[in-house]
Amino acid sequence: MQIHILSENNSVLNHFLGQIRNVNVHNDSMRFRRNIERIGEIMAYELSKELHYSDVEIQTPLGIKKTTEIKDQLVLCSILRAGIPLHMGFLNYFDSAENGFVSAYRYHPNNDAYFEIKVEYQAIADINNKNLLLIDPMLATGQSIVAVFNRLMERGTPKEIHIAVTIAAPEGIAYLEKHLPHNCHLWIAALDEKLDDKSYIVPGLGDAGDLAFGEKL
Ligand SMILES: O=P(O)(O)OC[C@H]1O[C@H](OP(=O)(O)OP(=O)(O)O)[C@H](O)[C@@H]1O
Ligand SMILES: O=c1cc[nH]c(=O)[nH]1
Ligand SMILES: [Mg+2]
Repeated sequence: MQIHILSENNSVLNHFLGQIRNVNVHNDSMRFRRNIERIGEIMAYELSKELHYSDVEIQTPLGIKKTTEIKDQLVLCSILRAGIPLHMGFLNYFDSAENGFVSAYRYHPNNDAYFEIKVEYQAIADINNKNLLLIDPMLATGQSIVAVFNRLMERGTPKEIHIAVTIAAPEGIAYLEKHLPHNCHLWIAALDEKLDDKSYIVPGLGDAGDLAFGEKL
């Protein structure tokens, strides 16, 4: 798996990452959603450098300019519900991409720390021979991404696979390396230290879905 970590150099990305982690900003869910969306826009720009391009000629009012445009057909697929703002950031830049949405949640059958991932709702474009971008803000244990990926593979075979996450734990990266094809790209805005005993990322940011959309019952 080719891993790209985007926050290793100083940039405005680190400013947005700081705000989504900051407990003093967590009462502003609109800012949280917009910051995740802005991170998605930056990630889309960085990922666009790995895509394939065709030569084109653009007619301007004064002449013709030779340039390039993205040749790949993209399908953006995010994991509900926390994936929605990150998905919108990618879609702001890859505006002609097709889309998919899959729900996944942690089901705790014994009311303890053990959980299984339940994948239920899915609405996805055809992914055959296209570039699949699987989008989720948090890569904790990696089980949600792998469960959704396996479900997607029942529906077709993409040409390229890109996984895009905002914050990743080393445990989740190791899980993806074990369970996903070797030729995947993994795009990470920030790499954190570890998981806690409830499989939350430390220092992380808390519960991304709750911060974006409010607590669940
Ligand atoms: O790597 P994992 O251990 O699988 O955990 C990561 C998952 O947890 C979050 O979703 P959550 O289950 O909180 O659902 P939500 O979006 O409805 O809040 C996140 O968006 C990932 O999908
Ligand atoms: O740290 C984590 C782990 C899973 N899901 C989250 O929203 N946060
Ligand atoms: Mg959540």
